[in-house]
Amino acid sequence: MSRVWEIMTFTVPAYAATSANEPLAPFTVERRDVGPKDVRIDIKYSGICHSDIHTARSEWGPANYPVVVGHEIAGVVAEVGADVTRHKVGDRVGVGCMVDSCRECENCLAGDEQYCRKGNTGTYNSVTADGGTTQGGYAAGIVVTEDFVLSIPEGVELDVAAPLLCAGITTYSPLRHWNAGPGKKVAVVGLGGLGHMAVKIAHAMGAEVTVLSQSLKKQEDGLKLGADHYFATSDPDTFAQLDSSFDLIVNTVSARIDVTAYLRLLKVDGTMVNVGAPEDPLEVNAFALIGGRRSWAGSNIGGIRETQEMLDFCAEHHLGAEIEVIGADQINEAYERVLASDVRYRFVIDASTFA
Ligand SMILES: NC(=O)c1ccc[n+]([C@@H]2O[C@H](COP(=O)([O-])OP(=O)(O)OC[C@H]3O[C@@H](n4cnc5c(N)ncnc54)[C@H](O)[C@@H]3O)[C@@H](O)[C@H]2O)c1
Ligand SMILES: [Zn+2]
Repeated sequence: MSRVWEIMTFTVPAYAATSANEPLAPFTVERRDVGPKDVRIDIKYSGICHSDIHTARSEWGPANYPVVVGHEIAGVVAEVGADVTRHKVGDRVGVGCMVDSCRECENCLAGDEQYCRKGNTGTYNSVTADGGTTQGGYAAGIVVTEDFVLSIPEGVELDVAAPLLCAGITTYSPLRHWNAGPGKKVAVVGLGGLGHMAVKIAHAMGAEVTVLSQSLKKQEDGLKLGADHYFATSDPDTFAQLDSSFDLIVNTVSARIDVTAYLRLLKVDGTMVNVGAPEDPLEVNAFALIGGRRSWAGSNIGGIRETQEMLDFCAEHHLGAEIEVIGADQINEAYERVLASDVRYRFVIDASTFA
C-alpha cells in the first residue's frame, strides 16, 4: 500500500525579487502548515541586510526567482506544533540566516550549524529536501522548526532586535572567537549595518575600538556608538599613522578594498577577519602576512547557541541596532540608499505594511 502525503500550506503577503534588475514587488508567499516541531511566527519587523541586495540582484550567482529575501526577522509566536517545547504562543522570537541544518555532522554537533558539512538551509534562496526553495523575512509570517527560532530577551524591543539576527551575530561571533576584550585594540572597517554593531559589541566587550571609514562624515556617530578613535581611509596618512597597531581588524565592507594595506595595520600575530562578502575576489600581497606572522580570516554568521548568547549579551548591555523603520513600499528606495552608504545604520521594515 502506498500513501501520498500532501503538504498543506497557507499564504502570507510578502515582497519578492523576480529578476536581478527589476525592483522588488508585492508577492504572495506559501508557507507550510505547522508541523509537530514547527513554530509559526507573526513577523513584526524585518531588517534589510546588504546580503539581501547581493542575493536579489544575483551578485553571488543566479538567485532562484521569485525570491523573498530577509533574514533579520523579529516577531511573536502565533502557533506551535504539538511537540514544541522551546517556545509558546505570545513569545517574542527571532529568526536569522538559517532555518535548518543536518544536525549530525561534526560542525552541527559543535554548535556551528553555519558550517554544516551538508550545507545549512538558508532562510531564503536555499533548496529544500522536497525540491522547493526557502522564502525569507520580507513577509507577514513564517514557519520555522523550533530549534532555529531564537528567544528575544526582555528589554530589547523587536524593531532594534531584528538586525541582531544577522548584523549582530555576524560581528559578535568573530569578536568572541578572536577574544576582543580589555587590552585589545580592535579596528572596524566600514560603518554600515554590520560595522555599527561591531563597534557597539566590541566596545561592550571592553576592547579599544577604532573605526576605519572612507570619510569622517559619520565620525560623530561612530564615537557615540562606542568607538574610541575614528580615521578616514581616504587620508593616506591614516595608513602610515596606524601601521602595526591592531590586534584584530573586522572588515565589514561589501566591496573590494586594498586588503594588503589593512593587513599592515595589524601587530605581529594580529588577525584581519573578513565578514564583508563582495562579489569580486579580493587580493593579498603575501609579504603583508609574512612580515608580521599575520592572519587573514573569514567568518560566517554564528551558530544557533551563539546567536542566543549574543541576544542575551545585547540585552545585558542594553544594545540594539540604530534603525530607520520603513514601509514595504520603501524597500527599493532603501536598497539604493544602502548602496549609496546612506543608511544610519539599518533599515527595518514594519511587517504590518506587507498586508
Ligand atoms: N559573513 C557573514 O556572515 C555576513 C553576514 C551579513 C552580511 N555580510 C556581508 O557583509 C557586507 C556588509 O553588509 P552590511 O549589511 O553591513 O552592508 P552596509 O551596506 O550596511 O555596510 C557596508 C559598509 O561598507 C562601506 N563601504 C562600501 N564600499 C566601501 C569601500 N570601497 N571602502 C570602504 N568602505 C566601503 C559602506 O559605506 C558601508 O558603511 C556585505 O557584503 C554583506 O553581504 C556577511
Ligand atoms: Zn545578513
